[in-house]
Amino acid sequence: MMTELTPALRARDLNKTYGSGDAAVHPLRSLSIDFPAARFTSVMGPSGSGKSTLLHVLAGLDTADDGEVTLSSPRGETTLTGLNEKQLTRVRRESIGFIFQSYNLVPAMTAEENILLPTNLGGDAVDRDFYQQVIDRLGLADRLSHRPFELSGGQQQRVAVARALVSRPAVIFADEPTGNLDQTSGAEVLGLLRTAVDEFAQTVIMVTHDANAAAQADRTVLLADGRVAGTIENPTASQLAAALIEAGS
Ligand SMILES: Nc1ncnc2c1ncn2[C@@H]1O[C@H](COP(=O)(O)OP(=O)(O)OP(=O)(O)O)[C@@H](O)[C@H]1O
Repeated sequence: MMTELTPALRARDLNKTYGSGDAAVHPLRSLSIDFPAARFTSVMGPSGSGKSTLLHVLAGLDTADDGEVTLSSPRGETTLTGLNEKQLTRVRRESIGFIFQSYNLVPAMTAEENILLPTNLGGDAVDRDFYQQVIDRLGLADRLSHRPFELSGGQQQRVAVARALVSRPAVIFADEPTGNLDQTSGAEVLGLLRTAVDEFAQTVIMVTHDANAAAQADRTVLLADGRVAGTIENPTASQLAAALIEAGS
C-alpha cells in the first residue's frame, strides 16, 4: 500500500552532458530528487536549467549518462535506468502519461481514437465509466469524432489531457501544458491535473514558466544549472515570481 510519503519517482545522481570540451552543456548535474506519490509538483527554473531534460529522463523518453530513476506504482517498483527500449515502452504504456505543450495528437485519428490509443496499445479494456467521466468533465462529448485539425488549441489540449488520464497512469508528466493556451483553457487544464491528484491519487509533475500555473501545485522544485536550487511547499505565485527573479530567469 502506498502512502503519501512514498515517492512515486526517485531520481539519484543524474548526470547528462551534451557536446564536449568548451562546447559541453550539462543539463543535469548530480541531480537527486524525490517526487511524492499522489502529489502535484511543479518544476520551474531559468531557460536552459534542465527542466525538460529532467522530465524526459524521469518519463523514460530520454536517458541520463548515469544515475538512477526508480518508479513506484501500484504495479510495483521499477528502475527505469538500465531497461531496454521494449521494456521502457511497456512501463510508459502501463504507468506514465505525458502531456506536451504542442499536444502531440495523431493527426489522422479522431479525438476518441487519440484518447483511447494508449489504453488500446496496452491491450487493456477501457474503463467505460471512467472514460465517460473524463469526457464529460472535459466537455469533449460533442467533439469525439473530430480530427485534431478541426479542434481549437484548447480542445486539442483537452484531448491530450484526456489521453493522459483515461488509462489511469500512476504518474502524469506535463511539459508546459498551458504554454499555448488562453487563460480560460489553461485554467481548465490545471484544474484537471489537480483533479487527477485529488480525486484519482495520480502523481503529477509539471514543468512551467508561469508562476500562476506553478502555484496550483502542492510543491515547486526550482532548478538552476542542472541542479535542484530549492523546493517550496504550498507555493504562492508571488513567492515563485520572487524566487525566479533571484534565480536569474
Ligand atoms: N538534444 C540536445 N542537444 C544538445 N543540447 C541540448 C539538447 N537538448 C537540450 N540541450 C541543452 O541542454 C540544456 C537544457 O535544456 P532543457 O530543454 O532541459 O532546458 P529547459 O530548462 O527545459 O529550458 P526551457 O525553459 O528554455 O525550455 C540547454 O542548454 C539546451 O540547449
